[in-house]
Amino acid sequence: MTSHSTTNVPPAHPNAASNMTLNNYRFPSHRLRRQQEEPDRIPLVLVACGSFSPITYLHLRMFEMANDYARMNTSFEVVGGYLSPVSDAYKKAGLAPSVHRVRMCELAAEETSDWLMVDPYEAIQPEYSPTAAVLDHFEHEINGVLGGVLSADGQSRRPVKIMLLAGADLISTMSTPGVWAEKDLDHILGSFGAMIVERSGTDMEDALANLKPWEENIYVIQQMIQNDVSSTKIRLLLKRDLSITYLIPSPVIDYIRANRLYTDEDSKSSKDKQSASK
Ligand SMILES: Nc1ncnc2c1ncn2[C@@H]1O[C@H](COP(=O)(O)OP(=O)(O)OP(=O)(O)O)[C@@H](O)[C@H]1O
Ligand SMILES: NC(=O)c1ccc[n+]([C@@H]2O[C@H](COP(=O)(O)O)[C@@H](O)[C@H]2O)c1
Repeated sequence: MTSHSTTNVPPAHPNAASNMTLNNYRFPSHRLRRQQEEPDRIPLVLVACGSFSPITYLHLRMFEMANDYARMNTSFEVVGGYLSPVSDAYKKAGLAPSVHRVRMCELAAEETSDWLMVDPYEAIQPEYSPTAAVLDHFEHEINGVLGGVLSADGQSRRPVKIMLLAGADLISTMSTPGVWAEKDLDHILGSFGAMIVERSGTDMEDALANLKPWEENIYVIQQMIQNDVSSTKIRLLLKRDLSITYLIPSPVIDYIRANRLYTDEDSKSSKDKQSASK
């Protein structure tokens, strides 16, 4: 018994993020709000960097929680949200090829949200891009190329604040020696800032202990409804041939099944590919 057909995966639009390469890349801005609605707020774009192998409902929920948090507790107005899947060069265990991860993020964003976008820039690079460089890319595209957004009264253009959106486990790695360059930390947390969603298994106080110099730029978001889903657990369920329905968006489930991702054969073939390429 299955509640998902493997044949109803919609084809990607020719201009979709998942069809972009280094040769035809264009910064996606179709859902970026180009004019503010509220005059006294600072326009904000949220960028979540990660593996997204595969994307889960929690990855999507992070944006909703951050949007609520920004509206209720800060003077920011969220004008856009981007998922930035990491390049294959990251070589983390369980990382499906980037073309699939970008398409899964795109399906999730297009089918479940009216404001989230996927930027394939990082994913299509042959080299790994540190997160500081990814945020610089957003700064360049949104404030440099697009010139920020129009103010609510339409009389002036305003620069957009770019911020990293991440889970507490990611921020806790910032205190682990050797994982982040000191100058990158200062750039990310000093110049940009971060919204951090608490995650079970990570003590927020410990995670932030070494990040005191930047605490004014770090916004901590509590999950009112704890959701402990992770991509690792999804991959595990798939390997055991167990259902993942209601854990990740159904078009993503259809896509995984149609492309036979995260099966034992899939991991075997990627290991074979790795050893063949050595
Ligand atoms: N359940 C969760 N609660 C809070 N943050 C989360 C949760 N799942 C993912 N995140 C955050 O989403 C971002 C992208 O994470 P990533 O793609 O590495 O997901 P993951 O589920 O942690 O993956 P994996 O299980 O493969 O390590 C990270 O900042 C991570 O902290
Ligand atoms: N030095 C860095 O810029 C740095 C270090 C660790 C993780 N990251 C980023 O964090 C994200 C999540 O990484 P993990 O899936 O390993 O938790 C990825 O996008 C990765 O690029 C960046």
